[in-house]
Amino acid sequence: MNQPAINVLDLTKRYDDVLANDGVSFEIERGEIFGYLGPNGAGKTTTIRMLLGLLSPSSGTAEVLGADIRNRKALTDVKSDLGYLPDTLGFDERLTGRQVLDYFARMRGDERRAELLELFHPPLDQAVETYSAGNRRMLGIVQAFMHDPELVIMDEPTSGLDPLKQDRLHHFMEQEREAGKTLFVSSHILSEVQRVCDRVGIIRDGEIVALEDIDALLKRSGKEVRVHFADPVDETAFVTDQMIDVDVVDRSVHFTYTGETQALLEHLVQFEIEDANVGDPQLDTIFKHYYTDESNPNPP
Ligand SMILES: Nc1ncnc2c1ncn2[C@@H]1O[C@H](COP(=O)(O)OP(=O)(O)OP(=O)(O)O)[C@@H](O)[C@H]1O
Repeated sequence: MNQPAINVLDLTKRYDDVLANDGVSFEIERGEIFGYLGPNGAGKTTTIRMLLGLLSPSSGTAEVLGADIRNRKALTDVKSDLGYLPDTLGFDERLTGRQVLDYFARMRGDERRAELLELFHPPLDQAVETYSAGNRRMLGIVQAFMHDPELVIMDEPTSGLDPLKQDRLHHFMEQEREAGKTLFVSSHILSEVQRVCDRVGIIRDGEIVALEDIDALLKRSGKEVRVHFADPVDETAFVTDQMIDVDVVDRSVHFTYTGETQALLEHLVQFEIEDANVGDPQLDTIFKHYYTDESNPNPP
């Protein structure tokens, strides 16, 4: 069973004059956590809805656990191995949490219900219409995982959860990966992606603009440097072509260094420096470059 969990092949969706997905292609291996990122309106939900068979592609296709998404019967056959945590949780509001879970259990099974309810505990005997956002999300998580699927598609999985529950979910996701499960995670929260994802795909204006290992992305993206000078900064003498996103405040300079670390250190020793910090950039610094429109040199 070495076929990828998801194989997206030139997937395209057009809504009148909007090309929401434009030749999107990527593979997700079994046992990995794949982060799907992009600014609002980039096309993430469109891809997810096509993968689940909720929306037909205009052209191209994808295979989910080996099932062609254009083949309704094949997709129905793999549904018991597939979990879905949508960003908007549209349960029947009049049912209690327990009735909602019973409903999904009849369709797909619930062998992990008790285990999940130990970790995530929505008030099962209350009607869903009385639930807080966090309780709704917890019910969604139990629903998505309780039939022990091979692959779970999660859209903004931690939205509405308090920090403790977010941490619990991240830990749970890491354990699922260790157990060989595959997670496809659409998220805006970069610290979440940095913590749990092995690889990311970045979509912008319907097109994939990056597809990479998180570690490789961090390595390739230079060093984040903060330097505190003894005297006011002489910017023209200090700043070189290898420094991008340079921000000078008083006697401090913050920048991303794209050259060799050795060359940076040789450059720094020429100045009267009180303190310097050289580290890996945060993903948000990197993603800013992918998210913002390159044709606009001064994005808001
Ligand atoms: N039913 C629809 N009819 C027309 N246009 C649509 C429809 N659904 C989505 N779009 C458009 O397709 C593009 C992609 O939307 P999509 O919802 O996939 O983006 P997204 O990346 O999920 O955004 P967000 O992060 O805001 O949820 C947007 O320009 C959106 O306005």
